Amino acid sequence: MSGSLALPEQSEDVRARFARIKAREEILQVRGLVKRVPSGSGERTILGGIDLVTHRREFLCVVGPSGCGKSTLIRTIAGLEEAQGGDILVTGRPVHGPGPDRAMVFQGYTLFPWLSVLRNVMFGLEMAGLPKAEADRQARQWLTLVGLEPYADAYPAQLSGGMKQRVAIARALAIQPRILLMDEPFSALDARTRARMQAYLVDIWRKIDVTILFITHDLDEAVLLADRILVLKANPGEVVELMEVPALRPPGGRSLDDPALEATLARLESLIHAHEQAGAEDDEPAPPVVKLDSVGHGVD
Ligand SMILES: Nc1ncnc2c1ncn2[C@@H]1O[C@H](COP(=O)(O)OP(=O)(O)OP(=O)(O)O)[C@@H](O)[C@H]1O
Repeated sequence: MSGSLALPEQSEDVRARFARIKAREEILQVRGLVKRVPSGSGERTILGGIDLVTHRREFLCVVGPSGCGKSTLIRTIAGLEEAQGGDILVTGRPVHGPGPDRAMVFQGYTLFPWLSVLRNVMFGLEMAGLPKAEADRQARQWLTLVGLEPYADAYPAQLSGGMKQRVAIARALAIQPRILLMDEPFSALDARTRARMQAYLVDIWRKIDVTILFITHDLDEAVLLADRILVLKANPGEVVELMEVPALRPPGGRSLDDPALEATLARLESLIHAHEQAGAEDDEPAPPVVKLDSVGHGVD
């Protein structure tokens, strides 16, 4: 990419890991995805032909400037919005609406406040036709996985923000989706809780067979979590780059002090900045800033 900082060369171990990922089954195929919405008397293109393939048990983050279509992309993959062009296939089957092969976790807490934690997790299982006793057993297993089995009888209002999101993750995973779609799931949490949730999520993901698509505004979060990072630009939303994060996952989790992650972050910032600049040139010019006579020179 012209003008953008390069990523460091991948180590043997990292290369081998990506080779293993790519040898796995393709779980999600997005081909030429186009999303248009009515705008004034015409139409506006939100997604201008997105191509993407993710492999089984991959962790993919999606980043890009505000309004580049991240949520639209993930909602269309979830089957909550229709596309105007292109195809989405999950394990080879075309997506024409929501299905149990995909589950979603949103930023806001979407638990049913009138149901206990256990009943929230049981909900999807019962909807899928499981007898109550079996739904109860499985829901408890998922709560154990997210460390919240002791809170099975609590109600959402009694839980902290991080705990609510853990229940939301347990509820989403309980139906055993092939893909977990996460739209800024931790952005309402404070920094410490967020860091803990990132660690939890990686831990859970390693234990089960699920592919994760995770939208975030936070580039630090993306480099700490992802195998690959899909970088989008806005107007229309298009793929700038699908970046392989050149780092493994050490037992204690990744650290932003890792030079490979520092370089990844620098490249992400430069790519996003370059496209924001390009987008800004199309916008109206900013009004000139008038300097007040009473203000002296130098702000530093
Ligand atoms: N149904 C719709 N009708 C009109 N405009 C829409 C519709 N859905 C999305 N948009 C517009 O499409 C653009 C992309 O929206 P989207 O929420 O997908 O972006 P995003 O990258 O997730 O943004 P953010 O990071 O701010 O959450 C925005 O300008 C939004 O206003």
